[in-house]
Amino acid sequence: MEERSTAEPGSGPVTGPETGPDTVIATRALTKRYRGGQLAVDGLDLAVPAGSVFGFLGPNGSGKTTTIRMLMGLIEPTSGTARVLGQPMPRATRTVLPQVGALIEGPALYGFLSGRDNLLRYDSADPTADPRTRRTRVEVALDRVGLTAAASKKAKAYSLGMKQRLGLAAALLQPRRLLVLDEPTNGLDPQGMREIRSLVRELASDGTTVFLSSHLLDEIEQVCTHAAVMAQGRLITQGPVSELAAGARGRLVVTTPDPGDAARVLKEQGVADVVVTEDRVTGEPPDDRDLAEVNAALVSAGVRVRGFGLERASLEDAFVALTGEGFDVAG
Ligand SMILES: Nc1ncnc2c1ncn2[C@@H]1O[C@H](COP(=O)(O)OP(=O)(O)OP(=O)(O)O)[C@@H](O)[C@H]1O
Repeated sequence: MEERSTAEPGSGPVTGPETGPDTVIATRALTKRYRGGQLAVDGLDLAVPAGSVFGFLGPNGSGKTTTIRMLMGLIEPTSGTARVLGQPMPRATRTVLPQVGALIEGPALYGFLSGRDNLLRYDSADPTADPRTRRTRVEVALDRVGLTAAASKKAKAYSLGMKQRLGLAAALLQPRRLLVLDEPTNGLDPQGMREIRSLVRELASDGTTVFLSSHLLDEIEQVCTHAAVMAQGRLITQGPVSELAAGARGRLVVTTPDPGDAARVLKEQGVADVVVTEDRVTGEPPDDRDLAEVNAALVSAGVRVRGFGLERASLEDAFVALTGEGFDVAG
């Protein structure tokens, strides 16, 4: 099926890369080949609009961390360019990074210090931070991530979720135009994931652009306004999450007390990948047939149809349609 063929890099069905004052991150043909020869990022054109919660989605090893490292000026690209907050990276690292809060590969914390003392230490390491307002800044940051009650506990006694929240608090000590979070919910239990996700939504609601990487499709659907999908170092597509999902066709869903007969008729009508679960029969709608005809065929074959419709496509459907592969959700 031609829908399942791999798209050219950067030629997703939605919007192409744009640059301008409203683009917080913009890359052009950004490429990284590691010394061992591994092509980790291949010709990436990324455009992250200001004010978005931008999900950078891809299975493990697809090049997300490598891209983030280049964006933050931690490693040099092999070729191509990256602009963050309008400035070229890594050249402008020193002016850009103070405006960016980053949480990459888990926060570096001192376990023997309390959560509060860790933040005081972070703040004092920042030469631009006024020592007279340090305590207030730290208390506000603790409050923001919901750690005030646990602020005196040693960080080593924190759960992983609390450590991530403390890392976020450190990133929030100064007002930021951009937050970059690399797999912020990785390793967390469902409760910890919920906490971080709602925190991200809250942070975004005051206008901060959030760029977060994840290998979890449902996380991106729940939290992000925009997304870019990576596979094997290449950009598969990018754009508003609602449009990405809409780019894929939804599945046909028939509810019936006669699922066996319904499945047979649907196959005859050209419906592919027919799956029966109790009284629900689903499948890929045929390209060359009006769905009204498919419904009529069911009815005239004596199938009692209780429900007939298209289920909204998910980002996962879009990913499968674009790459021809299933998305390894467990990562
Ligand atoms: N320092 C390095 N030297 C050589 N190869 C590397 C290095 N770092 C990463 N790679 C390789 O580059 C590719 C992309 O890795 P990267 O860590 O960017 O992916 P990722 O999408 O962030 O995945 P993960 O979520 O597992 O970190 C992988 O094949 C990886 O093995």
